[in-house]
Amino acid sequence: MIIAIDGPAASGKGTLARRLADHYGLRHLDTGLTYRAVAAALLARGLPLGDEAVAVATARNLDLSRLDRDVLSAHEIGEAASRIAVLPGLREELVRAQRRFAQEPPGAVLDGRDIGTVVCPDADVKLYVVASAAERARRRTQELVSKGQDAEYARVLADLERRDQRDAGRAVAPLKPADDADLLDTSEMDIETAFKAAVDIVDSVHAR
Ligand SMILES: Nc1ncnc2c1ncn2[C@@H]1O[C@H](COP(=O)(O)OP(=O)(O)OP(=O)(O)O)[C@@H](O)[C@H]1O
Ligand SMILES: Nc1ccn([C@@H]2O[C@H](COP(=O)(O)O)[C@@H](O)[C@H]2O)c(=O)n1
Repeated sequence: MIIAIDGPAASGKGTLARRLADHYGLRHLDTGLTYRAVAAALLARGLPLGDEAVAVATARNLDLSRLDRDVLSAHEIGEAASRIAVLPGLREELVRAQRRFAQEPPGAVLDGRDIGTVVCPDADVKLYVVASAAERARRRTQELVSKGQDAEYARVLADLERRDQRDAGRAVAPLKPADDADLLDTSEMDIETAFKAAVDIVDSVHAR
């Protein structure tokens, strides 16, 4: 089984994807980390974010089994990731690796922005996870503060909204729900309630 999960920044995609992978015995790939890893490598080497050939070459050396969420979760890496994510050649390279991951047995849960539309258009189940911008910013601020990082709610909210606009507005593989995705709005749900709602959707779609 392949489960595709998409949605805007900090909507809870990764949290649900990890829990669902665990529940159904599937592998998990947070595809945002693949864009973040390329961005982090470019930033570390002082290379430009707009040079497609350099970004593609960097992506070719990416090892999907060595993506360190703790290192890559830094705020400025997310911003840089969304800037390089507009490069079509880079997306092609990363999508190839993501598809290879998805196709290995026993199946996988992938979360990102274009999983149901581009990476795995034939996924067995597609979830589009949303929450209000205010709630997403509240959760992300709390998360950053709990990790000892500097985070101010107003700035986190502005950054999330800017990133969503860029992701939804780009020409290639924009953030949007697949036509056959099930929408899950977690604004008023805690993690456990959201997980149960997601399991209900997966079980009902998979049983069809
Ligand atoms: N339903 C929920 N209720 C409360 N907090 C939640 C809920 N879902 C996720 N969170 C928290 O919100 C934060 C963002 O969640 P998560 O990292 O899963 O989002 P994401 O969509 O994967 O983010 P990104 O776009 O950065 O990859 C985390 O701190 C997570 O614990
Ligand atoms: N399938 C994807 C996944 C991510 N992106 C871009 O990467 C940025 C960082 O992603 P996070 O999920 O870790 O926040 C994101 O803002 C997107 O620009 C993507 O384009 N496609």
